[in-house]
Amino acid sequence: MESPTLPSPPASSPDTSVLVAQLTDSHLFADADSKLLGMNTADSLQRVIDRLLTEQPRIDLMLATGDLSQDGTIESYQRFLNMTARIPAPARWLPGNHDEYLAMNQFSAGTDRLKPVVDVGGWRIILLNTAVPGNVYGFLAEDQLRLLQNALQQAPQRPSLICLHHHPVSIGCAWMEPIGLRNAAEIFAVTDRYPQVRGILWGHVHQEFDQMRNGVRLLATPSTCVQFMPGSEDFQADKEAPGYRWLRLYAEGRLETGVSRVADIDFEIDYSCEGY
Ligand SMILES: Nc1ncnc2c1ncn2[C@@H]1O[C@@H]2COP(=O)(O)O[C@H]2[C@H]1O
Repeated sequence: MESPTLPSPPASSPDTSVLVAQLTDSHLFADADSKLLGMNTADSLQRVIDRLLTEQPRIDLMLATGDLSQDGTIESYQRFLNMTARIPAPARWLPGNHDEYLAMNQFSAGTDRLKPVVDVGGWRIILLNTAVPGNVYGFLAEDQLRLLQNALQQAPQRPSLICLHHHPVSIGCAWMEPIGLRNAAEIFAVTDRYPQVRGILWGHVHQEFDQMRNGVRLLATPSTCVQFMPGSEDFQADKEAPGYRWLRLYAEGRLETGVSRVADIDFEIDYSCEGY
């Protein structure tokens, strides 16, 4: 007997999302044995990358949001590149206050690594330089604000994520108030005019932060090395573990995100540590 014709299975919906991984504030040195507040920063970055690769079967883009280096040396950028080469995805870097932009730029010549706009899946990612040479605080120069405005104006149909190093809002640590983005009102004056902006993402604060402002997700991420204590009045390190942030970006504009920290790192915070 002839078997009945089976109905064809429903077409599976295409995967319209991309996975972005953020690594921030790795503070690498020319010397692989150097420590920050008692933590070997190359070792902790290695463990964070191990975890990232275990947890994320597909990564579409890796973002490094500043302070890749503690000493601004070419050797430290080479180390960051060598270590992150295990991540099978294109990468974009932006500078933080500890980075030497000229060294980063020279090191990245001929690559797309420092290009400030990248489209991935249905999204547009815009990376801004908030570093002010010789200072810990951040500021968005006129050219960066113009770049932001143009990148948003040119792709109104693309949900957008803006990345920078310095925090544009208070994160609740009094000692970090003066070292954030000094002209944050100017970035919000732009983003408030473009409804496709879905997120603003930064580093610098070495702790997790997740709030909404005018429909925009404001996100900060733990460092891949030592952490700072949330809610602290004065400088205070935290014993929380290093980590990374993943962001799943859906073409229709939805953003899912979370932080993952390494589980097996043991260290003593050493405030006498050189360089900090
Ligand atoms: N013991 C300390 N007291 C006050 N500030 C510090 C101390 N150690 C480091 N910092 C600063 O705190 C900043 C936090 O962000 P950065 O890692 O960019 O750079 C850090 C240093 O400039």
